[in-house]
Amino acid sequence: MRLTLVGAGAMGEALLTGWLGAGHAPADLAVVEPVRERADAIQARHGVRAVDLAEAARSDVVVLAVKPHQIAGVLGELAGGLAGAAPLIVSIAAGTPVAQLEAALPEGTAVVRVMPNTPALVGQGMAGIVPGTAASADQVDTVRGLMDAVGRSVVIAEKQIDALTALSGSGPAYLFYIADAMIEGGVHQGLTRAEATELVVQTFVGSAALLATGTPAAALREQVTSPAGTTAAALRELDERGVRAAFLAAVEACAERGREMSR
Ligand SMILES: NC(=O)C1=CN([C@@H]2O[C@H](COP(=O)(O)OP(=O)(O)OC[C@H]3O[C@@H](n4cnc5c(N)ncnc54)[C@H](O)[C@@H]3O)[C@@H](O)[C@H]2O)C=CC1
Ligand SMILES: O=C(O)[C@@H]1CCC=N1
Repeated sequence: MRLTLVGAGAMGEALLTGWLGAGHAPADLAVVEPVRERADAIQARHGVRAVDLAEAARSDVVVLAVKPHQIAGVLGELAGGLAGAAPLIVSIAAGTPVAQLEAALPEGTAVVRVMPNTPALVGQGMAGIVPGTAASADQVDTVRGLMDAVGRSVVIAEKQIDALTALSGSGPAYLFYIADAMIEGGVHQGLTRAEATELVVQTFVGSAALLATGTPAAALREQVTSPAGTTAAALRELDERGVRAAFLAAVEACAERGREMSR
């Protein structure tokens, strides 16, 4: 399968790295990236070819990983090159509905909308997949295969994608934000930054592994919280400072921004 990634930025490169790590051959992957230094760096790091959109149109799968406001321009240019070629078009752009993608492409073009996340870079991604109206079951399976190669995926209805974005799409940033703040807290307590970083990173890795056993998050939190102990003192601060409410509001704001971008 020949796949061309259009837009080799943060998320595009994370997917590319994940696919190469999962065994996709560099010869089967290409990128369209107009920023010359970026394209050169991608070629040097990953050994994949840089091509133009006309050549991308002759791939089996085209993954659009440009910013949402750049999608319309890319689709317009790509549509012109699609005569005689019918690649599967995958878009990872936030807030860009299937109907908008399909309207910009020749009728009957197979489109799949995906919301991935950056842990795909290390094979631990989480992706939501929304099949377009002309995408066959085999084409949806192809996209699932691509996303499962770099983590896990779920097929969802488009009405759920803003909620999914607010958890798994943007979620890594919330966790990095917490990690960064915890490291700062450790430095305030007299640890070196390196010591605090090692402690926090392994605590995230271990806690994620525990969560992945399926034990509910609330039960895991209770197991750490000894009566009248240290954790209870910390969690009381978080509650008093409205951190739980802040997370509810953050998830809501993220989903609402996705809905706003879709309009
Ligand atoms: N960063 C993330 O964690 C996630 C991003 N996304 C989506 O992925 C898309 C890309 O986001 P980022 O990677 O964060 O942005 P980015 O700005 O890092 O990457 C965009 C890339 O597209 C390139 N580009 C611009 N115009 C182009 C064109 N006409 N043809 C080809 N390439 C072009 C840019 O030079 C840049 O390298 C967005 O639509 C975003 O909503 C989705 C899920 C997660
Ligand atoms: O911040 C954004 O808009 C993109 C979409 C999900 C994660 N990053």
